[in-house]
Amino acid sequence: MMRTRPLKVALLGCGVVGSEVARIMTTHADDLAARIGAPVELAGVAVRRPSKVREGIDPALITTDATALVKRGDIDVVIEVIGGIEPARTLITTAFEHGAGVVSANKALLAEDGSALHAAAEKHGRDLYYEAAVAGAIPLVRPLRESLAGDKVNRVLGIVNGTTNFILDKMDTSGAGYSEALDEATALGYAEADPTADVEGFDAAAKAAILAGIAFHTRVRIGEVYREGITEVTAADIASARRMGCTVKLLAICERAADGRSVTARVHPAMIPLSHPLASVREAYNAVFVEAEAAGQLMFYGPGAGGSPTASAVLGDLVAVCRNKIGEATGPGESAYTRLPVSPMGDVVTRYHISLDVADKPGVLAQVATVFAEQGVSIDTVRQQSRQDPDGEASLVVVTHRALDAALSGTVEALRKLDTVRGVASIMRVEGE
Ligand SMILES: NC(=O)C1=CN([C@@H]2O[C@H](COP(=O)(O)OP(=O)(O)OC[C@H]3O[C@@H](n4cnc5c(N)ncnc54)[C@H](OP(=O)(O)O)[C@@H]3O)[C@@H](O)[C@H]2O)C=CC1
Ligand SMILES: N[C@@H](CC=O)C(=O)O
Repeated sequence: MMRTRPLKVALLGCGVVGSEVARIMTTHADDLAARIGAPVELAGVAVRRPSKVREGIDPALITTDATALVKRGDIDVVIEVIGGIEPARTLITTAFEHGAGVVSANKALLAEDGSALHAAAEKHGRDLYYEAAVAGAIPLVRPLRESLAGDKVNRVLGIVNGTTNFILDKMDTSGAGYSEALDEATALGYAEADPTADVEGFDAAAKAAILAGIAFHTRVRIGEVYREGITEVTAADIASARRMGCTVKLLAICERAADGRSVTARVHPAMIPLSHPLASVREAYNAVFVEAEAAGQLMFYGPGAGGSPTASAVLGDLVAVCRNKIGEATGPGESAYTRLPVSPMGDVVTRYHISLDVADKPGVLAQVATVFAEQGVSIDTVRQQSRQDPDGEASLVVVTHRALDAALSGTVEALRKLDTVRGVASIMRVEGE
């Protein structure tokens, strides 16, 4: 039976995501009410610039005092889509104290302080839902947290940042320049308020921390995730990947160690074979593979960024939190966890593509090969291309077999000391084979 008293929702932030949340709440009001069992009412919208025109939103609802809004005492659900650490963190905990459940899309905050937020939610008996924080519209947090709770997840690998995938895709397929592609991604609402978070890999690292925590029933903070962005990926890297039958993607990879006693979490550009399903993930789409002991390999795919797709995930959470409110229950909350240590990047084992500028003279190949051998890094293929330039340099591309990341770092350090190695043009990991 439909409850007549509406559930009151405070919307904190009305930018790319928030404006779509407000629009869908209005246009789908009847559907949402039917699914929840009560009407939902937008009770206030907190923003920074009150004079900005916001289509479809009653100006009387707009406020710059987000704190007063969450402290009103009659708010059932707070949707936080401001982003960043503060004031978002204080607003969320204040919302719990004043009786509201919270839906957030804020991966930066959850990866920085997720445990404290969960503890605050639990202390006050409130819900904290954040499906939109990882991979936009793709249902991933709830399947990992609930559907796979009875299985053992060993690996999560995927593309979790739409902006960087959009940029790499444009550079690869249409030869667009890096800045031009970033501007387009920003105009389409994919990039963070500060796009450095996207291109330097911080956004993907936050998502990797959240995913590793949920998947392995542990806690991983963003600072524990190894991170490289895409700012140093060049057109030459992309061309070199093509020659190998690969493409370049920014990957997030979270793994449980074989003995189950530690985990690794990393974000970096990698070459993957064109035959791999991740290679065909285009534009701002995301795709995530989850490997679980009983389920086997699962793939989640869909739009990873943008106002409307992200709003879909936010509204799914809104329905869940509202249903819990009516049933006077709370959702699954944070499951019990064991704090597993996060191993350093040096312990990771993978393959490498190394591009060197070397002197084009007899014996160089042997010298380079000796360095790899001394560090215990086995070479798979070598391609040398004489440039016939006045400096007498050649390009040498070495692809290794699987090796310890620490051994590869040692190899590169030793190579840099050789007189005949004029420069290390690029180092990229090779994944997905
Ligand atoms: N864009 C996307 O594709 C996705 C975004 N997210 C996450 O969603 C969140 C929001 O992102 P997005 O909508 O893109 O960000 P925007 O920058 O577009 O919007 C932020 C909103 O917050 C408001 N705001 C900022 N500071 C304050 C403050 N102190 N008090 C009140 N309001 C404030 C802004 O007000 P004003 O309008 O006046 O400037 C704006 O309305 C972030 O956590 C982001 O990481 C998650 C998945 C995808
Ligand atoms: N900036 C993010 C938005 C979604 O999380 C991205 O590009 O993926």
